[in-house]
Amino acid sequence: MDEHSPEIVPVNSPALDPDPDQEPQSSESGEEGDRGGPRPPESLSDKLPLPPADLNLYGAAVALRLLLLAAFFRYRVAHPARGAPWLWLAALACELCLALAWLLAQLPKLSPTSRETHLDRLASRYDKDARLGSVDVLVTAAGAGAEPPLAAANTVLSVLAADYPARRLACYVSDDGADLLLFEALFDAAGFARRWVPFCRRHAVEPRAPELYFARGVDYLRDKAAPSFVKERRAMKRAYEELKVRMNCLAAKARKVPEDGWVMSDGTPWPGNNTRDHPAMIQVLLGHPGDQDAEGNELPRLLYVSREKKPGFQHHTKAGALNALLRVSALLTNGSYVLNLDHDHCVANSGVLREAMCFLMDPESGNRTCYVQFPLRMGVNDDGGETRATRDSVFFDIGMKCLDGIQGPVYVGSGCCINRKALYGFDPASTEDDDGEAPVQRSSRAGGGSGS
Ligand SMILES: O=c1ccn([C@@H]2O[C@H](COP(=O)(O)OP(=O)(O)O[C@H]3O[C@H](CO)[C@@H](O)[C@H](O)[C@H]3O)[C@@H](O)[C@H]2O)c(=O)[nH]1
Ligand SMILES: [Mn+2]
Repeated sequence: MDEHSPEIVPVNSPALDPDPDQEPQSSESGEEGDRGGPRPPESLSDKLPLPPADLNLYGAAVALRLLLLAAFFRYRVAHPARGAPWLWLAALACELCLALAWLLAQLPKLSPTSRETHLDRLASRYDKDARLGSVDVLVTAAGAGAEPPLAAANTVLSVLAADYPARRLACYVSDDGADLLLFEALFDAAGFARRWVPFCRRHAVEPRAPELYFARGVDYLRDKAAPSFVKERRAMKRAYEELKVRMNCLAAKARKVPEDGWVMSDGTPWPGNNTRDHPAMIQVLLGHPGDQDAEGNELPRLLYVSREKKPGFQHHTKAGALNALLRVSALLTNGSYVLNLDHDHCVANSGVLREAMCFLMDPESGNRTCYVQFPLRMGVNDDGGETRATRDSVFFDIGMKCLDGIQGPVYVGSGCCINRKALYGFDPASTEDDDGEAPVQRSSRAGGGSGS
């Protein structure tokens, strides 16, 4: 960034900087406290009580094992192996270690935690959408040579169509393959988003990744679909099929790399022709002033980023890409929260960002919440039922929920909405956030954020 970079001032995240003047006007929270003062704000999420019967049997099994363990150690100590004292001592030490490890593993399991969110309270506390925190979604891709560009396009479309205010949402795609094919695929997807996003919003379709949505099919008769919806869905499906055909054509073309490397549509050589040695590229695909969807509404921003590569440097694959995206997003939109996704991890539930905000922007616990994650689950149906039991179910439904009951679950690598302040360890610097011109538009106009 150059001297045109936006001025840096302290961030003003609504959750981190609660303003007493802006307490919710919700009637639910209008009661008075014991001393006549205002009642503390309502929590945006609750722990769901676990039926005691669910844990009693497990508790009884733990108690029985403890008794057996105590009896076992009593026997061990009372019957030392006189002929081999060191062997006996080593066996006892090992058994004690195992017993301690088992005991420690039982502690979190006594408080598994499920939670529910209150989206209505979130809406009333933050004036519907006006004061929701801004989110930067970071998508990592390794280039179309390694991964089908259609997967990244679907992920991006599901992010752009998420149920979140457009001016508070930005999507950054990192391309570690510096691949013109992926860039063109995303450019095409950005054009498709102008129709896809309003279609999803108007008809509240789920999921909002077109590949998943159209694969699901609709029973128009059973669902009593309106004729206008049927017509629009058909047109949308046709447009998506055309997008797929165009992407397949691009992929076929990309198989034969020209001798002098790729050339962009304006005649300049593609800067990423040497994938191991190229400058950083940042291109704003959506977010230029006046960028709107087909109905004239604002669209979330979409940016293509390919970090600088130099031979001899360790680039740390996905981790390095995420660090680069974190820095780029800090300069352009500086969302208070970041959500990281793999190139093929679509947003399956369009309300996911609001769900995350119920924890991250909670007036009481938000400041103590570092991240909220939505791990990818294999073999799980839309309704939460499982098509096949996997080892995942033990990890997610038992291990993670139990850890949530103590200090919180471990980070599982993607689908994680993180408080930027928690990542930095201090308040991130901010451009202006709430009103006025969007930072990315300023940057791109200043020549710093746009152009490859
Ligand atoms: O140089 C690289 C290589 C990979 N990626 C991206 O990193 C992500 C994960 O890589 P992938 O090859 O798909 O690994 P998987 O084994 O499928 O991913 C699982 O395992 C990874 C850790 O090994 C986790 O980070 C992922 O979230 C998890 O889905 C993908 O989006 C890639 O596009 C990059 O950005 N740069
Ligand atoms: Mn993968």
